[in-house]
Formats: sequence, C-alpha cells, structure tokens
Amino acid sequence: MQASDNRSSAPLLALAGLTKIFGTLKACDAISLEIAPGEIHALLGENGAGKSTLVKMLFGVLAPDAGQIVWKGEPVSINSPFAARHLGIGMVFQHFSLFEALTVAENIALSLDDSVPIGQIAERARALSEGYGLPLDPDALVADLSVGERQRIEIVRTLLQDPQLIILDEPTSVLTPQEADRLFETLEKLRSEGRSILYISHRLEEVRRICDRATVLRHGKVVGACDPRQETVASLARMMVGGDVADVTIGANAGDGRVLIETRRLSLPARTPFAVSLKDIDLTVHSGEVVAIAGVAGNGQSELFDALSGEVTTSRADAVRLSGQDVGRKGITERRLLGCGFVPEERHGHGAVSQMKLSDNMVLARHASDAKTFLGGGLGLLKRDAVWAATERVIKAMDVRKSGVDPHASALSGGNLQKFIMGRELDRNLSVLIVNQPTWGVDAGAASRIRQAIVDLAKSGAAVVVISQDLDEVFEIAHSIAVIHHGRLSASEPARTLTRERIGLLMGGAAPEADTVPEAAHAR
Ligand SMILES: Nc1ncnc2c1ncn2[C@@H]1O[C@H](COP(=O)(O)OP(=O)(O)OP(=O)(O)O)[C@@H](O)[C@H]1O
Repeated sequence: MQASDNRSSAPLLALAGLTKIFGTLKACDAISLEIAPGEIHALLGENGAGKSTLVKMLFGVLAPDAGQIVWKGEPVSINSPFAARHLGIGMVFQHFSLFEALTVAENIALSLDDSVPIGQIAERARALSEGYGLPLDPDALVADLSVGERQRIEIVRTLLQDPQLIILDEPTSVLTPQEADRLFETLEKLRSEGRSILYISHRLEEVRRICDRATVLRHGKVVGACDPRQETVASLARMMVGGDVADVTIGANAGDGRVLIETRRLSLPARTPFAVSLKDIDLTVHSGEVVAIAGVAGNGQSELFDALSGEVTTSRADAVRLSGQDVGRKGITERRLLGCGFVPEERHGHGAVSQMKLSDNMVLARHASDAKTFLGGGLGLLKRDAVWAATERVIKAMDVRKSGVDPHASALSGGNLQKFIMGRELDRNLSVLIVNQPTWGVDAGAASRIRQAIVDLAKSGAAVVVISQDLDEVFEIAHSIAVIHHGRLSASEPARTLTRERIGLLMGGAAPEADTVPEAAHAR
C-alpha cells in the first residue's frame, strides 16, 4: 500500500479530451482531469452535466468517441467492467444489485471472478469489513439487512478486488446521518492507504467536508476545479449551475383547515417475505400543509406510498381518505380523478416507462385525468398536439434538459427524468400530492425549484405528503414531520420544534418519548 502523503506525485488517472457523443449531443465534451493517488476527488455538476457518462467510460460501460484515458502513466482502453476491475478501478453503484434470498458471502461470491478462492470469501469479507469499520456478518441474509448494511456489502465486494480507484455514485443518499459519518471514516482510511476516490454527490456540505479537490462539469465540459474546503455550499452550487440557487421559502400554513389526506388505523400485511407491514398508521394533513415523513429506506415508505396512491387497496374504505372521500378501496386512476397526484420513488419502470417517449409517458399518467384535453371525438382518439403541448409545458416549466425533441425516458439523465415526472404531476390542478423522494439525485438548482414548487402547491391550498430520507429537505419544506420505522409512523410534530438529533433517534427506532440519544445513534 502507498502512503497518503504522495498526493503531489504522478497522477493515478489522467483523462485527456475524453468525449462521448449521443446523436448530436456531446454528453462529455473533451474532458480533461487528473486524480492523484490518495485523493478524494469530487465530480460535481448539475443534472445532465455528463457525470454518469464520464464514469461509465472509466468503468468500461461506454466507449469514448475521442480522447484518452491514462492509467498510471500508460494509455489504456477500458472496454468492459472486467477490464476496469482488472486495472484496479472499482465502482459502488447507487442502485444495489443484491439477491435478497442469499447471504452476504453468497452475494459477494456471485460478483467476483476467480481471483478470490470461493472458500476464502466469507473470511476475507469479514476481515475487510472489520478493518475498514464496515460491520457486516457474511452469513446474514441480505433481506434482513438495512440499506446502510447493503451498501457495505457493495463496498466490501469492491474492496475485495483491491482497487486503487473507487468510484462512488451518490453514496450517502440512502444513509442516516450516523451511517454517513461512518462511511466518511471508511473513506478517510482508504485515502490514508493511498487509494483514490472519485466521489459523485449533489450534497455539497459533505463534499466540502471530505473531498480534497473538485472538478465541476456543465453541459459536458469542465467549467471549474477547486479545493472544496475553501468554498461555501453556495459558491459550489453557483459553480455547478452557473448562477445563484434560490432559497426555498415555506411560510406559515395558509390553508382553509380542511383535512385532505387522512389515514385511520391503516394496516397492511407485508406483501412479500421481504416487505414491511404497515401498522395502525394515523396521519392527518390539512389544506395548505406539507407533512414530511422521514425515515431510513426500507421501513415501510414504499408500502405507505402504495397504500396512499391506491396501487395497493385496503379492505376498509375509510382506512384512507383523500380530498374528503373514503378511497381505501379505490385504485390509482380513481384517486387521480379526485385531484390527487402521485410521484413514486423509482423513476424507471414505475414513475416512467424507460423505453417510451416523454409524450407517451405523459399519456400513460394522465389519460384519465386529462381525457377531455388528450382524447377527441366519439372514438376517443389521442390528440397528439394536445399531448405534446402539455409535454412541452412541463419540459419548459421544469427546465428538463434532453437530447432530441421527444426522447425516450431512458435517454434522460436521472435528475432530468425526475424533473419531468414531478412536473407532469405539478402541471395538474392538484388538491393532494403524495411524493416519495422528490429530489433524489437532483442537482442543487433543480432541487430548489422542485421544493419551491411543492411549497407553492401547498400555498395554493393543496395538502402534500413528502416521503424523504434527506433531512435537509425535510426541514426546508415541511410544516410538520413524522418518522416511519418498521412500518409504524410517529405522531407528526411541528418542524420548528424538532431537532435533527431527535429525528435521527426516531429514525433509529427510539421510542417517541425518548429524549436521550442512545450510543448507536452517537456512533461516529
Ligand atoms: N443513452 C443515452 N442516449 C442519449 N442521450 C443520453 C444517453 N445517456 C445520457 N444521455 C444524455 O447525456 C447527457 C449527460 O447525461 P448524464 O447521465 O451523464 O448526466 P449526469 O451529470 O450524470 O446527470 P444526473 O446528475 O442527472 O445523473 C444528458 O443530456 C442525457 O440526456
């Protein structure tokens, strides 16, 4: 292992003029950057700036159209993830690819080539997890693990291949503040061993905290490089988006007092052995109010979203009331017709069909609620012009950046697709909005725009539920906050009287009345 003080030595990785073109769009336009040994290097940029495209070229998933990758002084061509790993480049993806019914060791074994003998995997995984402060039981079933623990499996299986460069894509978006602190300790240790890290994140506070250098991309080009520790969150955001990022202003609840979202003893059995059951959930949201539901992923958030949206119905009609009607037994289309909008967490395959154009995705979500506008004549034929007008309106309002006029959803960057899906709902005249993770993977400028739009919707008299793991977001936009843990929801409390520490406690499963922080929650 190399020592940490060789940051000034020859770069581990140097990119010269790396370019990737999709049709007429230069997703990466002559990108040059260097990563030194023992450096945590942030890759920043607004949605669609080209970050994922760049790292896909580094990990052998996409072939560059021009430019050069120089690894330890030698030009290389990386034509597969296998080739990347062989060189010493590892990647921890944002979305985990784990089999829930298998153990930690079995999952690790599946992803490795023959370099680690199968009989040694559990033992080596245990040693690595202990050495790097990533507690993990190789014999545990993945289904029983928290999201943070699942991420540790991904990190450990990357480390098993002894990489010199580790690419991390939005690693903290699924972690509690305490788990994120632990991850930062692991990253410090990796850095101290001379390993380098390429760190993609929209969370600028953590970039300031742990990164040595940052390269900023905009429209596929490098537009700046800096030492993030010398910057403020605002100056980093400005570099990314090319202008100031507006603060969201929430204001007092200006509604008329009507209850628009209500659940009464909402209980649902777990749908699969790995799902969470909902237990006696009582939730009340008034007109003009934003209620945030915080919690660590996998504690019943998607089950609650499904029950509120009507993707899963309940046996009691009054278990869910929306817009003043008992809707527990009604499906999603009937609920949409009552003026309710829903944005699920998963964009591909749930919020949008990846292989369909944006305009077709518009029809899929709004064919019933906008039947008068979208369908014409006695035969109910699709009015393409009207659909396109609505699609274009959303693209404009949310500043959706795309290549081509009406691309497939799969051709949008993650953040831009999220903007489109949010905009498709916000463009309707809603009285109720239920949204799960509204700004996951969305850049600072777009996140502020989405949050302001949610707040403005509430100001217009709608009731909003925002399910979010992002505590900054929760505090920025909510009037009240409740926490979900193991399928139970705490009573909502006014945001202005809650502390982060108390929320972290509730997220970790402490009883609502607890006012001391248990040791686990302190772990740093
Ligand atoms: N397969 C593809 N076909 C066509 N265009 C694509 C494809 N993949 C990406 N793009 C386009 O390339 C540009 C860069 O996308 P990329 O995913 O690299 O951005 P990003 O910086 O990672 O954004 P985000 O923060 O939203 O993930 C975007 O305009 C996107 O629409």
